Amino acid sequence: MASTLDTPVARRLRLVKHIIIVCSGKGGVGKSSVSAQLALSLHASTPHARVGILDVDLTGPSIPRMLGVNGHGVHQSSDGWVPVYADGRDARLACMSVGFLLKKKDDSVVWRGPKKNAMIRQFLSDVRWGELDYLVIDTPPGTSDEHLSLLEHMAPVHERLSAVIVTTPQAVALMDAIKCLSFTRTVNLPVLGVVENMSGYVCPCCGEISNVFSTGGGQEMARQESIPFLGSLPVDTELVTLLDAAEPEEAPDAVESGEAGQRSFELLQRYQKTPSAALFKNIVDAVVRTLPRVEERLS
Ligand SMILES: Nc1ncnc2c1ncn2[C@@H]1O[C@H](COP(=O)(O)OP(=O)(O)OP(=O)(O)O)[C@@H](O)[C@H]1O
Ligand code: SF4
Repeated sequence: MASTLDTPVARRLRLVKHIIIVCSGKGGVGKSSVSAQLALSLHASTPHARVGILDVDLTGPSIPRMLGVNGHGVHQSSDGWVPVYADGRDARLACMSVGFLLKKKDDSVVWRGPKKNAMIRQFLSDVRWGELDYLVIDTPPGTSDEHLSLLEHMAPVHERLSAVIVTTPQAVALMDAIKCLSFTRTVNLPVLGVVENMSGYVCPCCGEISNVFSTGGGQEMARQESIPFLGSLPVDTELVTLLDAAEPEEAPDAVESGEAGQRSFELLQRYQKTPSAALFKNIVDAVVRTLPRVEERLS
């Protein structure tokens, strides 16, 4: 009989070193953009790192658009689904999302818990992730069926899991972020730290960061809860232009998975020149430093 450690998910994720779950207590705080930037920055800043990004925000998948690979179809090989490589033939930035499976870009997913659970299991067990240094997982806001499914299916690789919590500085977002932190404690999921997003505003003319609203709430939450503070990211108009502008040029299935278009290649290059990319480098450095410490506690 197969041991509980020898499940299809455990076999598929055998060569994945670190799995980082990105969550937020509240919607719209920038969890998907932080997930996308985490994947892009790990890909760029760690020499030759192989990175995967899995979008399990099933009802609002935005990762394909943010990485410029919206409209790609997923290819089924004899060994499972081939992820879409946002960096083309380099094949070091693998992406999978329910967005690739929808017939039309505006189709919505209205699924009950069991169907979501089955989809997540399939993403983890049927995608050819191969060898990855980091698998970043973008989740829906709050703590939902999707989080429970992820943790259930990845129980055999629990010692490789950790979480990043994204919040904005406002009090209501922080209250929800604390609930999210409480969830991670209940399920014994180590937290790498907190990212405070939309903290101040980058002037598009001179690059100066102004504090339009309150800032520092995420840092204060991290201090009070004794978890690391990974850094803050201001509202960056260049980032919005980049991540929100990438509309599909082709109909779904028009582009084979494994082949990124010119759009995603340009996006990778342009992202590195934004103010956010420079700030995100410090966040990635903090994540890479903290990972071995939190994983040691669980192994
Ligand atoms: N630092 C930032 N500067 C400018 N725009 C940002 C920033 N962070 C996020 N955004 C923009 O805000 C919007 C919401 O961001 P995003 O989709 O990442 O949030 P989310 O928390 O994942 O939302 P949801 O709850 O719908 O999953 C997007 O248009 C995104 O491009
Ligand atoms: S920060 Fe400087 S350049 Fe930017 S809007 Fe203000 S005064 Fe103008």
